[in-house]
Amino acid sequence: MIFRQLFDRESCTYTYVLGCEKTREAALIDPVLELVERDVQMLDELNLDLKYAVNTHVHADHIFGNKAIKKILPEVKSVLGEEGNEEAMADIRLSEGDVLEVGETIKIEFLSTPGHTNGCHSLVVRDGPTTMVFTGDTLLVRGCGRTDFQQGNSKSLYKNVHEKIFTLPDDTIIYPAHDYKGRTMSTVAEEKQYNPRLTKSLDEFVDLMDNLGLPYPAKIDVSLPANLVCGLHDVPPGAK
Ligand SMILES: N[C@@H](CCC(=O)N[C@@H](CSS)C(=O)NCC(=O)O)C(=O)O
Ligand SMILES: [Fe+2]
Repeated sequence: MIFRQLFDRESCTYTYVLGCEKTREAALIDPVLELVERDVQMLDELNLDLKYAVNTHVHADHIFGNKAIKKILPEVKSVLGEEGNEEAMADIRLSEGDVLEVGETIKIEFLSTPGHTNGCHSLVVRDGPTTMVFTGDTLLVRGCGRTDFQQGNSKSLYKNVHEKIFTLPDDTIIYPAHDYKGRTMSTVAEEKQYNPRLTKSLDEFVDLMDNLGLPYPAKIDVSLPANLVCGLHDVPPGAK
């Protein structure tokens, strides 16, 4: 698989390029509005034909890049998980267990992992002997997504991480949607051993999540309405 991990310095978001070596078809995971030109240039330089812009959840801290990508590449389809996202707009919505095929070699399996938001999904990709999981904000490196808005629920997050992510093979590579300390990836084994939140008991975890005391993301008021219509992707050109 052709793979790139790209970073947004402002929101500390990772965008991922997944490309099929055989057909050159590709998907982007979690593109950011302000960095769409960078992403499209990267795809062009890698001779990849973008088919899908896949979002792990309705992000609260930045606007999806979907609309801007579709302006440049109108055939691209936006993709969002179905469960918990009934009010959000996307071209394709996939449910727990559904698989998005990209070219001939990439299969992206959707897992419904609500908790950070009620619509969070994690994406499992198997590449030969390697399993990778794109966890969005469900599981971060040595952390996890907050649960204090967008119908967040710390008990659900804990259950989903333990039952759906920690049950993947220990050497599964974890690729998060954000990191605020410069870390790029982890593994299931590492997080099972060292995650300071998810190694706690459920009661301790709930108490910790209830008392994080984080300020709301600076762009939440613009990001949520825009992302509920998938980054305003189908608004006619010129309209806002
Ligand atoms: N300061 C940032 C927002 C930081 C933040 O709240 N991050 C979220 C993921 S984006 S919804 C989160 O879940 N953080 C968990 C944590 O423990 O930090 C901004 O203003 O955008
Ligand atoms: Fe988020």
